[in-house]
Amino acid sequence: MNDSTTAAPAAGAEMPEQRCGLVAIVGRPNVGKSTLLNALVGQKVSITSRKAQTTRHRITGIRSADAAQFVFVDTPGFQTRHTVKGAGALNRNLNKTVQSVMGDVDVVLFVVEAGRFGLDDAKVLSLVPPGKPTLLVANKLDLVRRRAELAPWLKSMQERHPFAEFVPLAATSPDDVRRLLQIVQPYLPEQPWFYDEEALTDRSERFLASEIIREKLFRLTGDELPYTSTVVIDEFKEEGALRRIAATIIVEREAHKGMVIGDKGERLKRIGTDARVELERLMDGKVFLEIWVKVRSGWADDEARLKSYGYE
Ligand SMILES: Nc1nc2c(ncn2[C@@H]2O[C@H](COP(=O)(O)OP(=O)(O)OP(=O)(O)O)[C@@H](O)[C@H]2O)c(=O)[nH]1
Repeated sequence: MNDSTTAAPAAGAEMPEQRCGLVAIVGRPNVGKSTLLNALVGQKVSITSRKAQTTRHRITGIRSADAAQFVFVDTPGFQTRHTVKGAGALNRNLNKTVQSVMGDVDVVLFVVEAGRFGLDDAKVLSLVPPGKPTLLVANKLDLVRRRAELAPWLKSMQERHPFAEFVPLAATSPDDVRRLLQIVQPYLPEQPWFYDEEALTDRSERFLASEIIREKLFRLTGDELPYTSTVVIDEFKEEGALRRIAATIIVEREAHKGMVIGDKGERLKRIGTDARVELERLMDGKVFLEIWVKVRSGWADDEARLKSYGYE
């Protein structure tokens, strides 16, 4: 506390201490991380600029409630249903990134399906740095028929890892999600907020553009397309209210290129249209979007190239 503060609150006035901290949500695919993140943030992430605090992390969402600000950070590799197979350097880099993200956050939410703990869950848990406050979030509680059977399972989880808290819940229940925020709150350090109250995420528009195109790409190609396909933004220009964006989808094989382009170019057209519509909504202005598809084999094994695509 600074003694020279002139505008100190009147003696005896209750000033709630401000808390703010970084939270990582990790877990194997399909346990409900995205559902939980969206529920915790309260609405779909949108674009705002950062007020203070430089962070090297990508922020996926911010929730400011009562006296606390929860800053959720991205842990690449756990955000997608596309598992990394046969992508040597990409895999190694993701593991390194995930570990370094978890090393920096104040608290980790380790999400599993209530009553279940498999090898794939164990792999994720093994990446959590020792000593890091970690909460076990046992999600999809609504699907558990016999709640009584959960008690021995929770006990076994207690033996597996020194979890700070055990929170069985359904990410789909707003009451549960509110309770989770209350449980997480004391794990955030007492410090001023990093962001304006209205801020939802600080990801740059350029980065969001690549994420949205990527999302449409994977959504519209289903499971056919390997995870090693990526999106690079070649140009991002603001001309008044218009954004001019040129992007390249990079695939590993000629056959993948065909998948992306589709019959008579239909699929690529759809990816472009869907991405443009969402970007226009997010950026609140017109978007001119051009997408190319390129084959670059073996890129996922090329460390130098990975760096140039922003994976470090
Ligand atoms: N019944 C029930 N279903 C849930 C709950 N939370 C998530 N789901 C469902 O579980 C599925 C996976 O949820 P996601 O949020 O996409 O899971 P994720 O962990 O982000 O998945 P990846 O993107 O593959 O890592 C979806 O069909 C959700 O609707 C829950 O509390 N109860």
